[in-house]
Amino acid sequence: MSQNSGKKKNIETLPPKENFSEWYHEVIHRAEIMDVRYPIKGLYVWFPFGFKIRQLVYGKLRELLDKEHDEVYFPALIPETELGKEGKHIKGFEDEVYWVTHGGLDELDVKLALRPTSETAMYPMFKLWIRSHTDMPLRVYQIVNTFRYETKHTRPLIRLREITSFKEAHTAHRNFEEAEEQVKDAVKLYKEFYDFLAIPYMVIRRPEWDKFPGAVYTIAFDTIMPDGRTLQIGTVHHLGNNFAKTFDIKYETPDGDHEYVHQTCYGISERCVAALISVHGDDNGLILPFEVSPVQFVIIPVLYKGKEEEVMEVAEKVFNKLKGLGYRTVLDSGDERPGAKYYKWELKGATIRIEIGPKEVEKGEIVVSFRDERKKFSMSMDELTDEKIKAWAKEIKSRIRARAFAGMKEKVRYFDNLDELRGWIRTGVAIVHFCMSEECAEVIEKDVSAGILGKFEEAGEWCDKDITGKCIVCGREGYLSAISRSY
Ligand SMILES: Nc1ncnc2c1ncn2[C@@H]1O[C@H](COS(=O)(=O)NC(=O)[C@@H](N)CS)[C@@H](O)[C@H]1O
Ligand SMILES: [Zn+2]
Repeated sequence: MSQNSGKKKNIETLPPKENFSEWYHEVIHRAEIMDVRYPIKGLYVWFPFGFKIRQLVYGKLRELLDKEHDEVYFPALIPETELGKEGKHIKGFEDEVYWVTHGGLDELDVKLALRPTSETAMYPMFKLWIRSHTDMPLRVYQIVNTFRYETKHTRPLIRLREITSFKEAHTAHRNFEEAEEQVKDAVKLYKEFYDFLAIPYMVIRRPEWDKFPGAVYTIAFDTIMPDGRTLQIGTVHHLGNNFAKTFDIKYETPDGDHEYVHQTCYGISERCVAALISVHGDDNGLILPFEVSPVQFVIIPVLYKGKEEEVMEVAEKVFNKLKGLGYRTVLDSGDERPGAKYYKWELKGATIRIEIGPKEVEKGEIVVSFRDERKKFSMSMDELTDEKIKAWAKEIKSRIRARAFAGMKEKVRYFDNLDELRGWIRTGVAIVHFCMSEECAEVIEKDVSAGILGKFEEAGEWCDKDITGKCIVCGREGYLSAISRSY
């Protein structure tokens, strides 16, 4: 992939990952994930290499969704009359909506919104689609671009004004409980997705004041980035029958009367790619799970004078074998010296590197190293079998999952008093008992300059304290909750 990203890449090494913000921006550019030079703030361009990662990651998300959902595609433009129908919803989005006011030279009689999310595009159509109880459960999703005029600091993959990879699922059910079951299924699906990516997460119920506009409640997936700030990498919303009432979505029950449907919606954006890069990467660049790595094998022939022929012949044989087994493989026979090649492919997270020089040719061997371990070992060519490779993929996955989990674990700590918490919160997440009142949240915001993520749905692996205890601010009955600075 000699994508000419236009700027001569000085090959001095990346900033160390503990300078996370610089590291992240350097990796995004040098590993050719996204080009940040597009002339509109908050809009970015996917490079081919980055887009391959996106396709592999979203391929897994589609595989999981397709088990019980149908993929659809709705218009990006929403008439103001629809967008404004649900009071809380428009209240929550009014200062983020982009408007289209003209078609050519003609002023439009009805302003059109670029979808910030698609409830108000979809639900007038759900009203036409749903007639009877037999039309449910309805489960659809789309992966589209959405637009939010974000005023906080924009960042590629993390906070965009055009969200390029917005997976939004929307469901309709006969009653609240069936919608609640769907919320649980969505949480399970997100766990499966993030477990597959080996990205650790906390499952947290957002406080009332921070739920999705128009929702009854919101459950969020939060991961912790290397700098100790949390990133919301997915949300599941129970919408009750709020939108059904607004958009008059009713169905005929088995005994002939009419009821409003109950709904859910749940979303994941390219933040899942931001988390993949940030959680697993190291000082040399990307580390990717084998299944979503655009380059699963890179073969580097070590070409000594006079031995080029025989080395290339064997390198091509290994290349063809791996391609034949269906693995994404690159044979890098360019004229850079090996060191520069190692640097380039480590930066791009090529998962397994195979080196072949004259010595290996003589002994019928290859030198193998894994991107996450960076330790070389020799083995005979014949041992390179499909089951060996599948075993390697599993080992790599469990190694990077253990590393990511340990990394997150050391950034989470329980506190029962605010003074100790104040220092910690700059680089970590605090677990506390919290009463969920707005006045106590004020104290946290002001006194600690951090936010309440909400209360744990399952504290499980993150904290072994009782689920209830005294609120760290007021001493009243509190629940196990998380406090953090977030993106
Ligand atoms: N500006 C943004 N850039 C990147 N990702 C974003 C941005 N805003 C939100 N997201 C991601 O998109 C997810 C879904 O957005 S949301 O507002 O919470 N939920 C919805 O829009 C619902 N309609 C579910 S699809 C969030 O959990 C967050 O991970
Ligand atoms: Zn309190």
